Amino acid sequence: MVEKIQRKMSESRSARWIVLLMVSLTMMCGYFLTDVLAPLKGLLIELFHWDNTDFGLFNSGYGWFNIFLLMLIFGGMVLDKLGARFTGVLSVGVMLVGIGIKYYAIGFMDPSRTVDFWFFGAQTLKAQVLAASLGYALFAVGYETIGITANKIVVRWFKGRELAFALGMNVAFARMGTFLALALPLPIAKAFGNSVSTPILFGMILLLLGFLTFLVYIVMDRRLDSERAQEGLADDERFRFRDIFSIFRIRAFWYIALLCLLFYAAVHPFVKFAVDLVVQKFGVAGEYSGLIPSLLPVGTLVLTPLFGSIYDRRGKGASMMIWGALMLVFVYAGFAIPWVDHWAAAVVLVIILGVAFSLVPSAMWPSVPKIIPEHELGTAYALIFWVQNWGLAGVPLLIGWALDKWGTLPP
Ligand SMILES: C[C@H](NC(=O)[C@@H](N)CCCCN)C(=O)O
Repeated sequence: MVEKIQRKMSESRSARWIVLLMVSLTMMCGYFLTDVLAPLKGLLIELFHWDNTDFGLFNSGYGWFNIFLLMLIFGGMVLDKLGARFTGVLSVGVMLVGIGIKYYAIGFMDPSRTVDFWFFGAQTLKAQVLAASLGYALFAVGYETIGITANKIVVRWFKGRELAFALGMNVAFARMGTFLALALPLPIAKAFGNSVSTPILFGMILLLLGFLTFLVYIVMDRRLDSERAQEGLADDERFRFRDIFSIFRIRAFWYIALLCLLFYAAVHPFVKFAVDLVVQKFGVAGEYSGLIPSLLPVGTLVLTPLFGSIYDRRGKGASMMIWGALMLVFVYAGFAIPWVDHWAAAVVLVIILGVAFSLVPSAMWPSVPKIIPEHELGTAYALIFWVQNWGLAGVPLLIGWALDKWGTLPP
């Protein structure tokens, strides 16, 4: 097999699947770290006296730099200008620094210390919450950028072949990271005497391993480049700043961006607050409360590549996205109706949510290279992620506020 890889990168099936595996493992580690604190909310309340607003603020930190400092869009431009190898290494570096700050805040800062500052009026915040949120904000810059980098890498290696299936596999690895983030942190924290910081440290070590797998991709991608250069196939179209305006002019691009904003803003905050929901509304006992939400990423592990391969063979991406969106409306209606409160209803709703959460991404991400040329793809994905990040930042804040105002949990 190694011989085959050495002979011809561009035509070797094993080479492109190894690339996919290496990059997807890096993504998986990032996804684990993104949600590592979600199941530890109870401990944060118990040990550090965080309230729902603190937790919501921390989660909204995810979008601060990506949205307001436009870091995500710059990330996309860096990707198109300087390439996936450089951008990937930079992204993992930024993630490590961000998560290091978060680890310090949670593991070593005095939870009772507060800071006063001015932001649209005088504010007082827990220093620990602020530092953890800033670390998370920085981490998110690297994490979002590795997401667009991975998409562009998969398109480069799989275009004209089983692209949607490969993108679906990449998303499946990411969901595995989310699943592990829902399942592992609580047992790890408990095994280390209710230590909230140990799962973060565990994630950092995982991410270092993810960095190593990314280095393997770099070696293979360099060889692909030199092979293409020898064949006179080097990419000569270069990204220019004004290309951003040609992306803006594509109407289908805006439809995808809008769906991405609404769809992900509805699904991802669910992951953050789902444990609370199944305890509060569906009466599931504390230690089982992580199980029902964890069905969501498990289902998507299988379904996203499956729907991707259907899309590769049959097309119909727009219909898949419409069906996924309709299912989402049904699921949230179920979550909202007060008398739907049996645990089995929660299981069924989460399964349907899993189908929706597979249908939409499996059609959405491979649709982008159909409307955007490859040298603008990093920027286009970045713009879609940027629009999406408004929802990812705003909705958890809204939920945290609503829970504190009308929820039943003690603050
Ligand atoms: C591949 C795609 N990624 C994204 O949408 C990112 N912007 C990350 C958003 C989720 C944050 N936990 C996906 O996950 O489908």
